Amino acid sequence: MKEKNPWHTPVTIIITVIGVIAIVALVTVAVLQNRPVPQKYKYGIVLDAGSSHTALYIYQWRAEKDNNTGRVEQTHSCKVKGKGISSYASEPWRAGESLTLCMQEAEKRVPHKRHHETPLYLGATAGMRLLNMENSSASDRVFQAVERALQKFPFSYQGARILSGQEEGAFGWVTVNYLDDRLTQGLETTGALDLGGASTQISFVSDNYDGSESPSNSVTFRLYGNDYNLYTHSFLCYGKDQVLRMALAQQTQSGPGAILDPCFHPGYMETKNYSVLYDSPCVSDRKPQGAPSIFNHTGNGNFRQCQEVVKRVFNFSSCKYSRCSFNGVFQPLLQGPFGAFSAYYFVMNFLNLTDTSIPLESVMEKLTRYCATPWEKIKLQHPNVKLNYLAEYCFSGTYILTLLTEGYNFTSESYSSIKFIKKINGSDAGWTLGYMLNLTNMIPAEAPDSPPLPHAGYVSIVTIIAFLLFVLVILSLRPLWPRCSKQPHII
Ligand SMILES: Nc1ccn([C@@H]2O[C@H](COP(=O)(O)OP(=O)(O)OP(=O)(O)O)[C@@H](O)[C@H]2O)c(=O)n1
Ligand SMILES: [Ca+2]
Repeated sequence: MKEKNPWHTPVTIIITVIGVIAIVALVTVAVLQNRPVPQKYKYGIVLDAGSSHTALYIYQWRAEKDNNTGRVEQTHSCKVKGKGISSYASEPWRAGESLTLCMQEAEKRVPHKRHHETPLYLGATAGMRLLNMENSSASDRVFQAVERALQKFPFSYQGARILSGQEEGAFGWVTVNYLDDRLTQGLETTGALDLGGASTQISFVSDNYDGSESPSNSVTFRLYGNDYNLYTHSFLCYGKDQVLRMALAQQTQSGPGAILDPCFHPGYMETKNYSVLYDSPCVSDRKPQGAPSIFNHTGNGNFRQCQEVVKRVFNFSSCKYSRCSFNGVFQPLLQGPFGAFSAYYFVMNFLNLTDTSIPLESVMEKLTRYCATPWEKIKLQHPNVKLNYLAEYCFSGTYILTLLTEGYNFTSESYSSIKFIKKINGSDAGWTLGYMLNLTNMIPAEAPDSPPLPHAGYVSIVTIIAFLLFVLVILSLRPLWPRCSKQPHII
């Protein structure tokens, strides 16, 4: 008689099948239960309505990392054609219209399914601050037009408003330190230097500053379990376009009709309009009475003299605090490192001076040679740069160096702790990211709990337990098995 294999008895077959099904079921449940949500992203859009131009930024982050350690990154940016929204004071509808192309681009870039849940913010800075000071109803009309335009898009519109100088400085600092991963790690922070067209901000943490000396310059944060006492100040009218107006206004005082300007290249000559020059609250009180309507603006390209002109836009005469930067504004001892972005970067990058390991003295020598270069030669060397930008780099470079050294008190040594940056890890440096992180509560005050085990860990543990259970069941059923075939048969 042929021997029967005991593994093929109906009981063992059933046990084996049940066991296999149990393992498959347990592992499937474990995988599905703990599986990370399939790469689903959330989005946020911020419009930076600056004095000289508006830019749109799209940010994205993984949905399951909301409110946690998930990295928010910039996926797209769009530069709005034309000038800043404050320049449309007399035809506000055009301010709204100007945003259309970039908004249409955002509609395409953010997945359709996410449109309705994507928050959209517009923050305006110094250009609108100045317009609001000068003519608040004109600034209201610009905001109404912008609001109407933005509400036409399918995003979750969260409002348009003017940021205070403090917010602008503090959110720029948050952005830089967030992108550098300094906040989660509790590392020494980086100060932030932002230079715009109409205002400039300086923000840093200084160990010997507790915020009591000048409370209006103090912002406190608790981020990821660490307390920060930030010093920040925004100088309205000290953006580079407004400083250029102030410098020109000062030079017209010596005699209307013509300016021989050391901040412009030799051979530069333009006829300019007084009413355009003085059309800003930063200079309007200096408008000479009975002056002709135009003046000749001629360059003679001399860095040292240009520095003297620029120095005169700062007031160093009084300081009621222990120490000041300029215009009687308190500033604690500088503590680096610093990241300098926006126009600091545009200008220093153009001048090939972003390398701060070059000693400050050599930087000044290079700028001296650049300013002295004839305008015709400069134009030939840079045929693709817009002429109005090109004409101003000698002035702008001189202003940047003077602001840093005479204004903020950077020395030859501390100058090397500044990094001129545009992007950090793929996202632009600027206040927009910090603004969005704050409004979407994406930076927790306390350090988030990390999960006890990663996903793969859960799956392995459940698989091992299921396998052990299966072996246990098999072994416990052993007594029911038919006798082993190797035993001698007694017939
Ligand atoms: N390639 C470029 C781009 C811009 N600029 C100059 O940089 C300044 C604008 O800097 P930005 O940071 O864009 O200023 P806004 O945000 O528009 O101004 P604010 O922050 O003061 O509102 C302007 O003077 C502009 O002429 C430049 O010199 N080179
Ligand atoms: Ca700006």
